[in-house]
Amino acid sequence: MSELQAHIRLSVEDSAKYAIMPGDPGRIDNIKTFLTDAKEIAYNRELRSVSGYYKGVKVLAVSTGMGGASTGIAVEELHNIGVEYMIRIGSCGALDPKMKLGDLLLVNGAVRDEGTSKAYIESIYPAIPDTELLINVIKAAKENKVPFYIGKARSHDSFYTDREEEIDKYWSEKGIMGADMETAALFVIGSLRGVKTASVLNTVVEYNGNLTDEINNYVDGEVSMKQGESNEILVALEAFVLEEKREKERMK
Ligand SMILES: O=P(O)(O)O[C@H]1O[C@H](CO)[C@@H](O)[C@H]1O
Ligand SMILES: O=c1cc[nH]c(=O)[nH]1
Repeated sequence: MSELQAHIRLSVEDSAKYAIMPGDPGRIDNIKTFLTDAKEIAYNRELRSVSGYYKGVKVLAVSTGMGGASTGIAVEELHNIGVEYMIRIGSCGALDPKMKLGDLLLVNGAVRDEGTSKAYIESIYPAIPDTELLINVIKAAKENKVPFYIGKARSHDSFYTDREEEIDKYWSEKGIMGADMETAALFVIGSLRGVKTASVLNTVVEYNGNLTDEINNYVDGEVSMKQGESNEILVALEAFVLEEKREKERMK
């Protein structure tokens, strides 16, 4: 589809094979520091887009905003312009007491406790990343010696119901490691559209930490969380480079 997409405001001419996708448009500033020839190409609503190169590989950085619904729109429109690989680089609340601020969660499956993915397909359909892309993400995390865990996340739609503590305790006891809002929609819509997806989450609230205080600290630039953010960007970009290498090997 060559037309201008209605929300991301990009068309095929702007496209790249790879997209790195934070929730927060502000996080694009940090991504830009990793790129050469970075160009702001669109900014509509919460969807800010930059194109650039990492180690010679063209990438788009596109923010999704908060929640499955706006993420779903971004995934669909990026797919329409030809993006084939999408890695979310988000923030999460820890549901596992081991996870410390700035630790990464490399998500190998998500609980679909949100509405967007259910609008597409029934809840028994799995929310899982692309296996090869997850392998690249894990390899990149190991090679770059960043602190990480591999595990499941719960994607949710609410932040401030009266039952948040109880809900977190329930999923924590079931072995779910982190909570975010977008991963399940990304995995499910990506799978249905044939897009290869992964999700890397930076811990910004520890289990039993104070949600409001810790997210405020992240926004104010607390060091370990900012380091986690830089680590997740590096891991995602390195995973794309590994994918390019794998593809070249396959073509030989
Ligand atoms: O920091 P991002 O990537 O937006 O991710 C997390 O932060 C937001 C809530 O504070 C939600 O979007 C949640 O998924
Ligand atoms: O519980 C939490 C904490 C941070 N971010 C989320 O999306 N959920």
